[in-house]
Amino acid sequence: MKHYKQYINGQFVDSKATSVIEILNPCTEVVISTISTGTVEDADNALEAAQAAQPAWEALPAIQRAAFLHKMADVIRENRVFLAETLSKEQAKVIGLAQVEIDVTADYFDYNAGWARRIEGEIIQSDREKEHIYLHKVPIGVAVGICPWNFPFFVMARKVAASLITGNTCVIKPSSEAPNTIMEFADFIQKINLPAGVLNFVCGAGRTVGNALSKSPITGIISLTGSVGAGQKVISAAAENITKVSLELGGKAPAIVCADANMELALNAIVSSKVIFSGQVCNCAERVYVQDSIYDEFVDKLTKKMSKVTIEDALTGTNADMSSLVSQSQLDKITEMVEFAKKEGAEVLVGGKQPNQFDRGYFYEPTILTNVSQQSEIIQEEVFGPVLPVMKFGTLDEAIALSNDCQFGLTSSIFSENYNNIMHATNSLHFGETYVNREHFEAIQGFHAGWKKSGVGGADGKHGMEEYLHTRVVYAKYY
Ligand SMILES: NC(=O)C1=CN([C@@H]2O[C@H](COP(=O)(O)OP(=O)(O)OC[C@H]3O[C@@H](n4cnc5c(N)ncnc54)[C@H](OP(=O)(O)O)[C@@H]3O)[C@@H](O)[C@H]2O)C=CC1
Ligand SMILES: O=C(O)[C@@H](O)[C@@H]1OC[C@H](O)[C@H]1O
Repeated sequence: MKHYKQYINGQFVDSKATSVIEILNPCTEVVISTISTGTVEDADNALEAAQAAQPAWEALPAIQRAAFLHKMADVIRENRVFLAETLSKEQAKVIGLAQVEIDVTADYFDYNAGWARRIEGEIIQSDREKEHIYLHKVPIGVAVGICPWNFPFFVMARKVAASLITGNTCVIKPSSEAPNTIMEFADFIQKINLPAGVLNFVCGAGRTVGNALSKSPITGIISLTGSVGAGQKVISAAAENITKVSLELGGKAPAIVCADANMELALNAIVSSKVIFSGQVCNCAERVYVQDSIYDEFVDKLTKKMSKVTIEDALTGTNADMSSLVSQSQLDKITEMVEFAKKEGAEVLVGGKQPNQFDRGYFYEPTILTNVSQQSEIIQEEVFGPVLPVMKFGTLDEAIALSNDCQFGLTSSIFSENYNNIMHATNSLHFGETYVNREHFEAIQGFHAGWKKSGVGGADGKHGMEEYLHTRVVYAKYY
């Protein structure tokens, strides 16, 4: 069984921690690898390596930094199948989706390399004679990236690519649930001669290693993708040094289906936005509001489609729609939420239990719930699993109000063929992203940003890259 060492200052090194974390294949519950629980010393060593490497890395012309990002994309593509299989095994992502994640990650490095000649400052007219006001975009210094388990490889790239192209150096902490694919990548990048210390990978528990990375005065920005709880802990750790944070946290995406919607399109988009990676995606549809005149027909068709969703072993299956949840704790959480909803009066139209064809693993059937209320837990709290509560609404304003009645503000969607409905909704929904007549999934050139408890700042596109830059203003007087 493989044990992944820490990757610090261009070398794999043992942690002084004596205990390890076992990584399971969720479909088989078999231990497939181990990582160190990590220590504060590991975190400090990685940060010191990144700090030492940063000035020379910043001094490199951006186009030379971009060349390293292209090399990262190349090594990913050279090992795309192995990486996809590694990803599928460590988190039960169906192999087809795992391959998409690997391939999109390679594209992400190439895309961000494209900023090399487009990191732009400004020269502003002064009110004074013989003076120029320069706005320079400069790197922050050392960036820390703390990753989730659900799209670990892509989310790692979201942090690494933007950090490195802008002249920062980086320390990544993978999730303790899914570190393997990231650590295999660390092995591959040894071959691209990246200067030591520019990119470091430190495994270990978030409450120790993640906390040490977040509270260190060396850290210039912390980019966390994960739960609201972890985000709150990172903010309090960052408070010590007023360190910049960029947080991608939980979501509770509403999908609004108007009477004039293309029903087949809405049904397919919502089902795919629910079963992708077994619903363990922050932008997934987490609740559906259907206009009352089409409610019965829509719910009937939605139930039929969800009952046809296929569930198999992520790696050996015939690329089914979904597979096991990532862990026993996720399975327990989702089971508890559905049982509690049933106690509150919810009706289970399909699913609501573990499938009986598996004797191991953390599988849960795709589930539709009705007869739920707006204040119920299943409507207000993130499930992060294949469970979809459905409610009806009268007017579009009512649907918008129901959608906005939420502590989260990450993604949302509306399905309508009426331009005015669409414009009214997209101007009134309080979410960082709104999808119109399509599935819930963002683009790498967009801006994945959470409002409210869904986060601070964002990732992707020009603005995601700029998260890793300071603006330095120079008032240049001359005579
Ligand atoms: N907005 C988005 O794009 C995404 C949001 N999420 C949200 O994350 C949750 C599930 O993902 P999950 O990985 O379990 O989230 P967690 O919050 O449990 O973990 C996310 C990362 O934070 C680390 N961490 C935990 N506690 C701390 C701490 N005190 N200080 C620093 N780092 C810490 C974890 O380390 P360790 O694993 O070792 O504990 C992990 O690497 C869901 O709520 C989901 O909505 C997930 C993915 C994307
Ligand atoms: O991590 C998440 O859940 C989301 O950010 C997810 O990760 C990769 C996809 O692009 C996003 O939907």
